[in-house]
Amino acid sequence: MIEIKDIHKTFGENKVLKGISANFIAGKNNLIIGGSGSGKTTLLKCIVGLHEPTKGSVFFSGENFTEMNFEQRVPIRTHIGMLFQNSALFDSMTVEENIMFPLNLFTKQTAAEKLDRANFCLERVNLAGKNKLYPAELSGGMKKRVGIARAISMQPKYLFVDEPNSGLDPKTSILIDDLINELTEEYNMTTVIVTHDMNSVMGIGEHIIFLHNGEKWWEGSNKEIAHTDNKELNDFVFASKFMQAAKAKL
Ligand SMILES: Nc1ncnc2c1ncn2[C@@H]1O[C@H](COP(=O)(O)OP(=O)(O)OP(=O)(O)O)[C@@H](O)[C@H]1O
Repeated sequence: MIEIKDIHKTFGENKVLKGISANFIAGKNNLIIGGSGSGKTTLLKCIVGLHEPTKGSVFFSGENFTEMNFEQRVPIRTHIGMLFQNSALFDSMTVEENIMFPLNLFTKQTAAEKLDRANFCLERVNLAGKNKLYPAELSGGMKKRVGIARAISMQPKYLFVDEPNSGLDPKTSILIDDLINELTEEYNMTTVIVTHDMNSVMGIGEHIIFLHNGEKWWEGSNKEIAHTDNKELNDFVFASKFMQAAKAKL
């Protein structure tokens, strides 16, 4: 489990996060949703240590990550898998080299062991045999799947994903959501996903945190979201006519 307590983040005069506390549950998809500029990505970066919070603490399985120095954080970092926007693959590396990158960085595995693991991860994301392709030769959905394969290469306990569906067609988006969902359950990972995608919210939103102007405005599940009387959340989730019609049938 990941616990965040009273997270604040200020850039200059801009108070982006204003005291956010929440628990992210192991074995579940924990979604962070909210309008553009509400602070979702900033919160994700504060949790993984890409930003230092101005105030507040992040606990990974009870350990205070925020007060640790760089060296002390390394063991926790090895348990973190990340899939950030645009998949962030290295263009000059093949698919296989991209997946082995964290293994080269953090493990002492032999070349054969690393290759075995890369093959296993590729198979797991349905890309067996694509080892020698370069990112430029892949579709957007394939890039995401390679990103996921890399993110799980170290068998992480925690998985962080920023906008997994950006740039994907609806069908591929659902495949990616399903894959993240399956892996979360399979490895009992604490998965935290930043998303705008309402299909994801309704499909895999087991635990949802809604941010509004840098504050946690609502917390609950996709089953509860249709029945909330929180105006800002309703405006956000049911902005489109399609979603309004879907809500009427719930
Ligand atoms: N490194 C930074 N330096 C200064 N300001 C930043 C930085 N990162 C984010 N911000 C500011 O923080 C605010 C929130 O940005 P953030 O990217 O967290 O929002 P978001 O909810 O993820 O938005 P979107 O859905 O559009 O991606 C914005 O006003 C942005 O300008």
